[in-house]
Amino acid sequence: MSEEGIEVPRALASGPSAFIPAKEILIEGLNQDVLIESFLSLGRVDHLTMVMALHPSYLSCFLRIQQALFELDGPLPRDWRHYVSVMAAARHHCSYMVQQHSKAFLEAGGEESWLGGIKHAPVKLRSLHTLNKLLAHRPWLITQQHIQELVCAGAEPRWSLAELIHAVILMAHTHSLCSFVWGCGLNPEPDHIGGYAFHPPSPSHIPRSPYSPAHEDGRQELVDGAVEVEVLMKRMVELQQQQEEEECTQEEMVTRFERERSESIPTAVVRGAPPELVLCLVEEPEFRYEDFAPRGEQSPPIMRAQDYSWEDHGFSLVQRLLPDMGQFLDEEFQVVSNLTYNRMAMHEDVDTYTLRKALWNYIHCLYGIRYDDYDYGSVNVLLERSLKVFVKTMACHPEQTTASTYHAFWRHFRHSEKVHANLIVMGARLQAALLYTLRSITAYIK
Ligand SMILES: CC(C)C[C@H](N)C(=O)O
Repeated sequence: MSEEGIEVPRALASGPSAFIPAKEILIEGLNQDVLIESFLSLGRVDHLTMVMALHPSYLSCFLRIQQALFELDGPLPRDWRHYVSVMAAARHHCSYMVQQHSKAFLEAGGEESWLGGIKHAPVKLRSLHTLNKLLAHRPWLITQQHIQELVCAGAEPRWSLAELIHAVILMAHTHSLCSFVWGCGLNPEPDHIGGYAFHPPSPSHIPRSPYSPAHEDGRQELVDGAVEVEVLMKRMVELQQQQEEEECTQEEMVTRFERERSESIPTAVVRGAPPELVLCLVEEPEFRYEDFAPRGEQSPPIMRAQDYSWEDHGFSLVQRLLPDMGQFLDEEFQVVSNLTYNRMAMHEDVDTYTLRKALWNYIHCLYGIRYDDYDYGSVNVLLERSLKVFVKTMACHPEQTTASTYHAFWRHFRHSEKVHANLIVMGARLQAALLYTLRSITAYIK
């Protein structure tokens, strides 16, 4: 075609992820029936799906939830559902998700002008702005007042509770997926803006072959890495033993929680402005996650997991307002929490429960959720600083994740294990945001 004067676009990316070598994804992930399932439902296998395929049991549950949110019958029209996700993805400057949902929005018959700026969308959709902003960055600030403004009889235009819960789940689901997209360094799809070029890239623009862990490093690093993993495993065993032996006071437990919550973990990397196609869809772009101040200085209140939990409260509320959706979410939380291959880097037959639990609880801690019966001292013992930097960046400022934050932690673990950690961050973050909103809805209904 180029001979005929038609320019042929060429894909720029060298695989699904800028962080994970393509061959690892292809070898470990692609030989799965679930990809056939995904191809049949989406008509293609996108980068997100390819990376998730490293964990097939999660992927199949994810595909079910996507289908329930975007395709099955529900209170919101299909084009609206994708637009809500576009608005949500824009909060995290995630042009990957913005473009995926923009395309689906148009395919569902959506009005093209809405994509040119949020001001072109109907007032009813725009009225989600505050909730979208709080859900993405500071869900602990959501109150029953926010719910009331959208659903009470005088509200104009008015959201029904079923519509609202659908929108809330769409937003929270998309925010947490943005964490995954950034955290795995997903490359743009070949048809995305930024994903192709009309001229072959000059050598300086060819993405450098992604850093490969252990194997290419010096021997000494390999040895150090092996020691690191062993130290971590030893700590896991010791912690389990200690917990059986000693009980510390409630006060000490609270202090340990506060220490984790307010520890200074630098996550703010200054990035270039997001592309215009994203920027025009965000209002108040400067509103972000804010670190909790050390104890005493006006830190926002803690949510005690005992007072409002997914199992005892959230699940049944969602089931009541949007039948089946509670079930799908519950399945997702269970799959993520129980996922294990009993493996730690080069070691097999390891019980990794304490480590996975520490990750989950650390993310909830960053979102102000405290479990009375959990000793946050474990978080400090098990999560090395570079891992905390990665997790906190991904959970709270996903758009600031860089290749070096990704490569710095767990240097001797497999990429699929790092992706597993990403799944935990994504699940925990989703649950935290939902819990705050559901609690406000419960308060409103009462
Ligand atoms: C997140 C990882 C440390 C999980 C570990 N590879 C497991 O199989 O449980």
